Amino acid sequence: MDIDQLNISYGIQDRVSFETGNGGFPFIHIQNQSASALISLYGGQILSFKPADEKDDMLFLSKKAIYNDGEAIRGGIPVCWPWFGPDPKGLQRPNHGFVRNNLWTVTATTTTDTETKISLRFTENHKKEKTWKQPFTLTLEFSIASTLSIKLITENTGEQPFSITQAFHTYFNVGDINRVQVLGLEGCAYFDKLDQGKKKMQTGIVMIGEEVDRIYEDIRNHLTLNDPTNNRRIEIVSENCRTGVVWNPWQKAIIDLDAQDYQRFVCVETGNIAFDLVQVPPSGKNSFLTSYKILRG
Ligand SMILES: O=P(O)(O)OC[C@H]1O[C@H](O)[C@H](O)[C@@H](O)[C@@H]1O
Repeated sequence: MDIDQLNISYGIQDRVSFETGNGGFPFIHIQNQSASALISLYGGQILSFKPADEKDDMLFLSKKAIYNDGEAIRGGIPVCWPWFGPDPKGLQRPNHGFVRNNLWTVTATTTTDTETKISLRFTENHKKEKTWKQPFTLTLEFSIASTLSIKLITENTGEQPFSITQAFHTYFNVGDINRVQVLGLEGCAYFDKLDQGKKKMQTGIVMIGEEVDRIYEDIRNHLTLNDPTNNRRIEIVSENCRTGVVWNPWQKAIIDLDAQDYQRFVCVETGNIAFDLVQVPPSGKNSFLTSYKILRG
């Protein structure tokens, strides 16, 4: 993608600019009076979001993240689509689908002084033969303001129905994992991926003192991530997301994470996952949305 052309077509003075980022991938820098952000066109992935009055980024991005065609960037908000987790057909296709591992295109940028909107698109032409036979168009809409919000719209442009799972795989930057609390999942059933997928019940608030990998069913549309070390909490509000995931790998070795990184992030993911399959009829649409707002204290 030609950076000069992207700047001519979609750059907005003092607000939106394109540059060649890590791995040679096009990055979008966004800056307005409310917040700043960085989005990679590879993966359609927001890598940084910082409200103007915040010292620390809301998002964790690994210093060891790999920026290579075909691999996923560790951090920010990867988009998992059209499946979450391993290839449901066992065809060795990538974990969490193929849109976090491919380039998206820009379709629109608009701004006011306090809110910038970016729209990206992904169509079925990308490496179609290896991935997915059904024609589709995906649209990803970012709103960068004091609140970050992201909407993913799936359109079935073919003549056969298809079903998907999907998620925003959000990596939150936290001060100390041992003090983090996730509120709003109390009373929800979850599948414990670390205990052969056994179904369990969340009795109190979620705290993390060991490896955690859970898929929560029938979540409420409002979760809170408490981060007392950074003296802040993040309100996570979603629409059309019936499933949530809480993941922290603890001390498990992961090639693109530093040994101590598990102390500095937690993934709280929202979408439609596992048994929460979404059917998209021919010419039909599905969309889900999540927004994130940092509150002090
Ligand atoms: O390493 P990745 O493919 O990005 O997956 C990272 C993690 O994503 C989700 O949170 C899953 O529930 C985990 O089982 C998985 O380990």
